[in-house]
Amino acid sequence: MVNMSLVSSSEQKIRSAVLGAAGYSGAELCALLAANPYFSLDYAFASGGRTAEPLSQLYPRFTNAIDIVVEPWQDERISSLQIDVAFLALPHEASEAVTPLLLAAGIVVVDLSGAFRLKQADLYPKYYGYQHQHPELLANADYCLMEWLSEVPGDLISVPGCYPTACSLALLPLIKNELLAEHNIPVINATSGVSGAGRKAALSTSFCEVGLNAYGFFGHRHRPEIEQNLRRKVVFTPHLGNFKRGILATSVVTLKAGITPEQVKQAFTEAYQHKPLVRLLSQSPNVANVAGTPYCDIYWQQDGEQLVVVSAIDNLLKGAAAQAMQAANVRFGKPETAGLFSGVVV
Ligand SMILES: NC(=O)C1=CN([C@@H]2O[C@H](COP(=O)(O)OP(=O)(O)OC[C@H]3O[C@@H](n4cnc5c(N)ncnc54)[C@H](OP(=O)(O)O)[C@@H]3O)[C@@H](O)[C@H]2O)C=CC1
Ligand SMILES: CC(=O)N[C@@H](CCC(=O)OP(=O)(O)O)C(=O)O
Repeated sequence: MVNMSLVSSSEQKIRSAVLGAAGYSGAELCALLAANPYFSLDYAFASGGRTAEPLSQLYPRFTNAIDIVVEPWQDERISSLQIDVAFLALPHEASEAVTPLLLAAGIVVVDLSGAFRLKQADLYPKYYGYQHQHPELLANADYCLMEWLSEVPGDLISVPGCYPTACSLALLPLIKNELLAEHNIPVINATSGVSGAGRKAALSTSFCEVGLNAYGFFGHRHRPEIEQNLRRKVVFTPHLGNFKRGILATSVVTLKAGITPEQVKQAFTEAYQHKPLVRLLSQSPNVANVAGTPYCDIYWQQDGEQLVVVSAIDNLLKGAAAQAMQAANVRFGKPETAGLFSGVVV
């Protein structure tokens, strides 16, 4: 544990901008950056159609806590920005368009959208509904599922999707240890709170409409991302639940014959014993216990060859802003969890 008062006040801070700061994940990023002793939050932007407005007016919970004005974005601003890193909490196509401009200006990009997550450009029309305009950047993008990252990322960081974070963290220990039956197709059912759909108004996410429903059968854009991570086909069915934030993912797999509970436990323990943001629980996770935190909680139950793994995250934090902050901390050589616990590093 590092006492933040020990961080030298003369140390040069890493200057940052958040694009999409008026949205849910962008606002969370502003809060994390404001609490991070190594970073300064220098600019916050919304779409070009807005007028400038304090973040605390858009989100009153930041009153007297975060003092930044959210300005309308124009690409022309890039040449005047004095920043080291830009966090993009934008729609996928907007991220894809602005990223090459920021990289050309020497600015590190941490992208929260899906624009650079898939390595195969030909998957974008089917799963995202558009043709990728910068396929040459896909190979250079570092996909930062942080607990499984083996190298310091480069200048284009792609932050994993919320559902893929929850279920990849749950299943990778089993897959890396080759515990799954050879032809097993994991079946993943995951429920997200409504903030997963962003702040914009829509009938399907309005208060009186949301109950509990499945959607995106076989064609959700997170399916190829999960399959890319696990190197295995999956059946992934997302659900929308009537709570604000959090994802609960229940993954069902078949193990190879003879795999013991000790082998399963060892796989999870070895994967996460030195990873402070993954908690292996002895009871089933609850989104209420991770909402507002950067943790991923994991639990499993085995019955012979059948294994159920349950994982829970906050979609806006471990599933978006907190994982982006982790990645930026590592990219700039800072403690990985800086800023994630109200200014205390663990
Ligand atoms: N919500 C979630 O749980 C997660 C979201 N993500 C990803 O993060 C990104 C943002 O999601 P979320 O926070 O939910 O979205 P929101 O809809 O809440 O916010 C989007 C933000 O982007 C701004 N914006 C939209 N179009 C443009 C544009 N062309 N140029 C500049 N700014 C623009 C909006 O501005 P304005 O308000 O002015 O319209 C708004 O500030 C998405 O790519 C999403 O897939 C990733 C993981 C989880
Ligand atoms: C509840 C809800 O609508 N969730 C969104 C996923 C959240 C999100 O924004 O997706 P990324 O993690 O890819 O950025 C969806 O299903 O499209």
